[in-house]
Amino acid sequence: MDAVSTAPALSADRLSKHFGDRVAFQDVSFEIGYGEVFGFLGPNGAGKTTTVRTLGTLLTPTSGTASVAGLPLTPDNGVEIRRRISIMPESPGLYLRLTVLENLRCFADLYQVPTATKRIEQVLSAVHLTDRAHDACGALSKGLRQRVALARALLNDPQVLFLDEPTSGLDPVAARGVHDLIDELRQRGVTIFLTTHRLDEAERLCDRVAILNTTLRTIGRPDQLRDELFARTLTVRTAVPLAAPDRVFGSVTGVSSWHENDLTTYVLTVDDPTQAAPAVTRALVQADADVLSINPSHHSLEDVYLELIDVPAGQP
Ligand SMILES: Nc1ncnc2c1ncn2[C@@H]1O[C@H](COP(=O)(O)OP(=O)(O)OP(=O)(O)O)[C@@H](O)[C@H]1O
Repeated sequence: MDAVSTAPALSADRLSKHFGDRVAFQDVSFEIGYGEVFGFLGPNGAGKTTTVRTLGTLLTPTSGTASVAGLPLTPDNGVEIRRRISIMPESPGLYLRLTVLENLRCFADLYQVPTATKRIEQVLSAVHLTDRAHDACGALSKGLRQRVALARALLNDPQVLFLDEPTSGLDPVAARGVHDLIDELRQRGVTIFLTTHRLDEAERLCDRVAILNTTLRTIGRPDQLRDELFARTLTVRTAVPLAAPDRVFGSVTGVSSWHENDLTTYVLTVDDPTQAAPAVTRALVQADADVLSINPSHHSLEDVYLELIDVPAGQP
């Protein structure tokens, strides 16, 4: 195996970027494997774009080290790193008067893409835009322009693709189209570093996520973060209040505690919901309870995010 395949696709070790007195991000460390889709989440001003620009060699870090596509992030490696990566910025930056094809030819020239005609065909097909190749970019919807931008980012066949807010401003249907394309890229083994405000997007697409708010607040699989942050619970709803809930729940193995949410809703803290649920059901039946539902808790990535990001009161 060569150095590229054994080293992580991306790594940062106590990486920081300051603009004068302003700290854009501080002491950020992570490792991302080849083929991983990694979500980078955080509120406005958290430092996401600056991190992408730093890892993409457009800004020099203030301190710390990193490696990108198997190469140490140093000024000497800038050209080679840029050959191996691509950044799709938040705004597509296309020439609106030129056609899709002309735009791609132009950028293929700029990036000195070998066998450009064939590669353009491939990237157009990858983003399902072959039949729109001769349309002026200015005549395309925002969603289609975003796909052209993705095609442009794929021209150099990057090992690592940075997508900065790829669905910003897109309607749900257009956003779904971009999500499907990201899924297809993942299946081809492209490593994707995705910054997003959209937690549903991260939850759907990403193997792991990091939550940044100048410093890194957490990193892990969405389900792992949920489990770490929130106790597992079962919510039991009954038609009428239980006469003696303590007696019903107190003796069930695997239920460590319980409380009432309202007169007919009981929240049970459990070790393992799939083992506890049948035992709880049996206890309720034995107690002759009129059960309406027994549900395991569901915490979304949004719950994790809100728990970790200090949102000032009154702000959405
Ligand atoms: N070129 C620059 N000069 C000075 N300060 C900058 C520069 N670029 C970014 N910053 C500052 O660095 C901080 C992080 O900005 P950044 O754009 O990386 O955040 P972000 O998480 O991408 O935000 P958003 O979600 O709003 O795009 C902000 O305080 C921003 O004002």
